[in-house]
Amino acid sequence: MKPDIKICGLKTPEAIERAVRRGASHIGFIFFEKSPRNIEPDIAGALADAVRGTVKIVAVTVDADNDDLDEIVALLRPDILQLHGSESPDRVLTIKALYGLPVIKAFSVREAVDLEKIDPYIGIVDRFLFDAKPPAGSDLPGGNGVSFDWSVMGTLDGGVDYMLSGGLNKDNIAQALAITKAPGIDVSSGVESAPGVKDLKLIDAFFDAVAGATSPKTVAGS
Ligand SMILES: O=C(O)c1ccccc1N[C@@H]1O[C@H](COP(=O)(O)O)[C@@H](O)[C@H]1O
Repeated sequence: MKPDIKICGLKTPEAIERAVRRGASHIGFIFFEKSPRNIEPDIAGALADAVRGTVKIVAVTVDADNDDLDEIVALLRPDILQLHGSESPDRVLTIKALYGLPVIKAFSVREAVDLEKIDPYIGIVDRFLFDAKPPAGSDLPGGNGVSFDWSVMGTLDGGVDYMLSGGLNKDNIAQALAITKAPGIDVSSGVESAPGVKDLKLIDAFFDAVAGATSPKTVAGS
């Protein structure tokens, strides 16, 4: 089955148009100053207006305070908040009460035991997102273009809804889906020609690779 596909870190109308035309279910805007994908909320809001209602608009934040969230929610009008920091279950509950929006909570994963950290969030968040742990010295909690050992996902309870992320690209997405059967996938660096620069050909190639990995196979002679 085709997974939900989120293209994250978008900054241009061209990349947004291509992602949506190729079938993205979600598009993400990054609100984190240290990121090469950081965008101002008013600019993100204007870009999102072109596709609003045709794709889920996701605001990605990292331990944002209420003032920042107020501005992002007012100007972007996202459908979903992705919390990519170390937000506690209580903080997630507060954010959900304040804004009335679904929350995707990101967790960094290296080994199976890391997946146990989701337990206090079950029933609180709407979806999980599993990303690789940042490399040593990285300024970014996500968007590092590195993968984790996808076989650990086999230890996750089958009822948990999640997006797989971290270093996905046109060359590894088929294997990632074969191993995890992830219900959603999220890519940023893997569709870029340089940090923060989306590449339309790589976006196309990513969607082609997902289609190749998820289309029903015809059996010779049938
Ligand atoms: O992309 C960023 O710069 C970023 C910054 C801060 C928090 C999250 C960020 N991106 C998220 O990281 C993952 C994986 O990205 P990649 O494909 O490995 O580059 C994805 O969930 C983005 O939403």
